[in-house]
Amino acid sequence: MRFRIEHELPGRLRLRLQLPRYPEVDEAAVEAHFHDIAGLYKVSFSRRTAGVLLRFDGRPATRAALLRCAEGMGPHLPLRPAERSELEKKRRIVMRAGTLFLLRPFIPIPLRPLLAVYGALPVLRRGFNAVAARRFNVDVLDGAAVTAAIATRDFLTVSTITLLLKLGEYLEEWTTGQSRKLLAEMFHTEEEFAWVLRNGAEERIPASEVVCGDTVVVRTGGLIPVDGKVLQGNALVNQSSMTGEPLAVAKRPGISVYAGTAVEEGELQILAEKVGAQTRAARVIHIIEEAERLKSPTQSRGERLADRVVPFTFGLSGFTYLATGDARRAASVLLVDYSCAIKLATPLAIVSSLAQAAQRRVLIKGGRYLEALAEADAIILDKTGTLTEALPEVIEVLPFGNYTRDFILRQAACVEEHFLHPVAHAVVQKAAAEGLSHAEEHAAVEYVVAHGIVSRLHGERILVGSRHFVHEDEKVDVAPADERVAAFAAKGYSILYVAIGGKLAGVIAIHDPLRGEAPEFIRALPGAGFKRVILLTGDNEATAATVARSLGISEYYARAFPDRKVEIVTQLQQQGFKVAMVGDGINDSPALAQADVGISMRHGADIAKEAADVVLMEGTLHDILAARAIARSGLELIRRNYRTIVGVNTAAILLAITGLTPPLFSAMLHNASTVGVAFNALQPLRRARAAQTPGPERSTPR
Ligand SMILES: Nc1ncnc2c1ncn2[C@@H]1O[C@H](COP(=O)(O)OP(=O)(O)OP(=O)(O)O)[C@@H](O)[C@H]1O
Ligand SMILES: [Zn+2]
Repeated sequence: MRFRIEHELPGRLRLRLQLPRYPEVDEAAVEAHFHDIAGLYKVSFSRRTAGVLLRFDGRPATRAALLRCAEGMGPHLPLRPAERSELEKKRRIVMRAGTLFLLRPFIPIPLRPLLAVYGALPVLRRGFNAVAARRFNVDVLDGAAVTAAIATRDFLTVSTITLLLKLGEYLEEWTTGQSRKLLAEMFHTEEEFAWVLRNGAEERIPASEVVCGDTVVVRTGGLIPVDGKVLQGNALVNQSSMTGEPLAVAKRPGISVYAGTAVEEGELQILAEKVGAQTRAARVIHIIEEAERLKSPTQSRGERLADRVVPFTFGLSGFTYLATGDARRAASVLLVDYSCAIKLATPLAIVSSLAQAAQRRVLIKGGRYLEALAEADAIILDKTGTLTEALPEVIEVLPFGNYTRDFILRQAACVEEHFLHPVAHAVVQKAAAEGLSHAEEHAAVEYVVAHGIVSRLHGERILVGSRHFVHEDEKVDVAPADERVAAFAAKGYSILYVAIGGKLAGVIAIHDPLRGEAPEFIRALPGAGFKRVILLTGDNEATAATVARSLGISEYYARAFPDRKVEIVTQLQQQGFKVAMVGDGINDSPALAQADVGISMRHGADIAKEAADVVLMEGTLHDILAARAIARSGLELIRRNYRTIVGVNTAAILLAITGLTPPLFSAMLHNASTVGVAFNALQPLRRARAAQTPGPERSTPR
């Protein structure tokens, strides 16, 4: 857990935990974490500030132990048991304020000011707190406006402002909740698998069936399904989804690993300590929080602008007062403000666009990527698994030397079975279809990304991989196969070489058909605003050329290793393009991360989904264009909202300065326009819900 020391006196430490979102965290559990430390007198954790206050005996050793303890806290803190939801609370508040407002005419006149002021107390308190913290924001403005209204004894205005503000808050909570629900639902239909060691053998089981105490095996490209400790092995683990830190962390026995992080390289055996729902809930929450945190540039600009407008409004109000000596006019100006509308409407538009995309089974990991997706003008497409079916097929297995065909297929399947590469899948499927399961346990298997696989068989090295890997890197003579391979390549097949003990032992020809929708998708790209369309593949030149030609793509790069893929993305970016990269493999994940927006396919390797900013949950390419359309209309909506807000409020300010409109009118106009644009911002969400309602609940078993 990352934290900082906020304040320190002898025997007293105040830490600030860097939690993604505080209110959900269980206070008692956090405090219990420190309980066993000798020398600690008292610990208290505040959910609201994420602060931990520690009182202890003041000894340096105790202090060090406390800090170590804070450090050792996992990023998944236990969540508190569900309370009455925030939404329900807000709803009650609005209902109460609304009822009071409606009953107003029946309330005895002397009581009205009291009730109005009482209702406005939270607004005043927030404004006061903001001033105390020297934050000059919309809370201050709201507070000042209410104060001004009270000062001019305009209590109807006080009640109106309060009611409208509360309604705005409720609306905000409601959308966030709705979008979260949609996003969370989507996660629950995604099945994940894990390899566990049981009775000395590895078994593939649904990740939800892993129990505490299981030993889970995760290899290159895999996602760690549990929280736990490393028992055996070494690996570089990408924890960016957890910590935001892009560099991979080295893990060795005894070190903790967390669910949802990905193994970049290596192999780990992990003792499962937290499994299933525990980690899953935390992960879903985390992903959704990330989505809210990763603001789009337009949104950030809007918010900065909104903040800068606040002092200006104040100035204008003061100026009006000085010029006219009319307090009502000044208050009237104060009551107009752009910032709440911008701050409310923009995130609503973004979150509801994310939800609309989620409803189409496209996961967009944040507003930033929504905007990048809308603005990309170059698109790079990986071949295997992206433009082609995720399920390629073995066409032929040719043995060389003294080996039999079945022996080669069985051995290749045996070393390939743990990897998610499409060719690996094809080989394993073929062996299974022919009943060639393997009896013996093989030695450790190593995946050389974008090359192939190395293992040992009866004391000899067995290699399965590309020509580059087997021939150029490992110096195996593959000439005996050349004639047959040339014939396969002409048909657009991909070739795997198998070598045992330094000698060519077999060749496997794999046909990887194009996705049915690929030609139509490629044709639609220029019309959708992509100026460059590039095919990028680790496969050989001949196969790449065949595919590019059949799709009408003129720009392609073959035999591109992961670094080269990143380079190509970077070059395009240097030429001023905004790059969208679509990929599915481990080999694509660095490029996915480098691109302005990385898009991963459903059947992709876990690490690719992890590195990507957009994940297609249903693997058809058309979803990319659908998501782009959603992104574009979402941003268009934001811009339209800006124009409305600026137009309406500027007019309102002018009217207020000239004294044509009383404060009540300003308050109504300003707040009504805020609620109006917020409602408008929810359009995408309403569309998503409308699309969802017909038919029974979605649970696409795939
Ligand atoms: N698991 C594997 N088993 C055997 N060979 C592999 C494996 N992974 C990769 N290779 C070999 O390395 C080559 C390059 O792999 P890489 O994953 O970079 O690209 P690719 O899947 O061919 O194409 P693309 O980049 O379009 O996804 C493959 O064509 C294949 O020959
Ligand atoms: Zn190499």
